[in-house]
Amino acid sequence: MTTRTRDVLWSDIETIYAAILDHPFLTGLSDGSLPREAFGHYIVQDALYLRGYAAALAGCAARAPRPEATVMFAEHAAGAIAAERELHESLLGELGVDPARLGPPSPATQAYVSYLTAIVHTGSYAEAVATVLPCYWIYARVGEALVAAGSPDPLYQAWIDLYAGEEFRQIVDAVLTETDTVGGTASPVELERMRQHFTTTSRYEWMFWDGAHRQEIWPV
Ligand SMILES: Cc1ncc(C[n+]2csc(CCO)c2C)c(N)n1
Repeated sequence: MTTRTRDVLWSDIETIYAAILDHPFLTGLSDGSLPREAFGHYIVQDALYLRGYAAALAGCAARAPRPEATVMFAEHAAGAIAAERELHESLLGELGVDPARLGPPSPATQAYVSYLTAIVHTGSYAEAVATVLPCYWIYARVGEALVAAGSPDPLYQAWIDLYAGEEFRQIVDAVLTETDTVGGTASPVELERMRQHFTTTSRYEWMFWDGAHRQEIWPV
């Protein structure tokens, strides 16, 4: 049996994923000890991130060589914008943030979105798919890992439920199938690039939570 591309990619990030599950942002989400201010920072940055991520998915849709993949990524791009609007309407209000005053992207948000944008526009389609994949896959795995214990904080519980749900799992499965398809015909050089991008954006996922936990702003 040939190795699926998804398994090659995931084996590269086992230690990054372990560090994510161990991060005080996620352990705090789980046991309720995460300060609301840190969660608020995360939600504001996520609203900014989702705009950039949606544009990156639209880039994947435009570059996809098969119409089914164009439809899939275009639907997910629309879904990311819908999620951003929902964040604005529900959580930001609850956290006391005025959606008109989101402020600038933090260093982690800007770096992550810049990288997504660069690869989606300058890499191959297969590279673009590997670059956007951690956003889907790591969230699905985190949702799965956190849902059993749940959270005593209803706001944090709602966040966990969003990513642990069946609907989200199906979205992620479709992107994993696309990853195996494009990875299956990639040259060794292209596969190596896919692995590098996948690892890089997985690191950005860790940094995104870490930046929120520290409520990081620009130092100068
Ligand atoms: C930093 C950050 N990374 C991943 C997600 C999760 N996510 C956002 S859009 C999308 C796919 C299209 O619906 C997924 C999985 C997030 N919210 N914020």
